[in-house]
Amino acid sequence: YDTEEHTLRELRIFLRDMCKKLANNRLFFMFTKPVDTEEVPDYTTIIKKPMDLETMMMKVDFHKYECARDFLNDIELICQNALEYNPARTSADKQIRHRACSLRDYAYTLIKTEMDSDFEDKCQEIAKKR
Ligand SMILES: CC(=O)c1csc(NC(=O)C2C[NH2+]C2)n1
Repeated sequence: YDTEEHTLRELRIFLRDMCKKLANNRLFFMFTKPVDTEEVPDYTTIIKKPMDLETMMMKVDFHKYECARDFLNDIELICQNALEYNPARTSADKQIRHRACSLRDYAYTLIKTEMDSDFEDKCQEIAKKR
């Protein structure tokens, strides 16, 4: 019955759908799983807070997100990490930077257009009290 739990459950359902839509877009495949430190040994020496869409899906299931803003903060982290790790003028680095910015803009737009703004306000109110 607890309406706060109903609200947070609805948020988790919405955020799982967001994760799925982002992870299913082939443009974002390099952001779908943690960077393999075997293949890319210097990654964790440069990037202190790795993040990826599979980890975000697990965080949804572990009730780590109390509002969409917390979810977008992790999307922002994925994007910033990619910009930091791929600064070069090479086409490979430019392509990854472009896709990181596309991921960020697509996630913000999806949430802005598909999420009721006072639903997010309600989630943030609940988060404040906890
Ligand atoms: C997730 C992420 O940002 C990532 C995975 S591999 C990679 N970059 C490269 O493999 C090289 C292209 N210049 C370095 N960036």
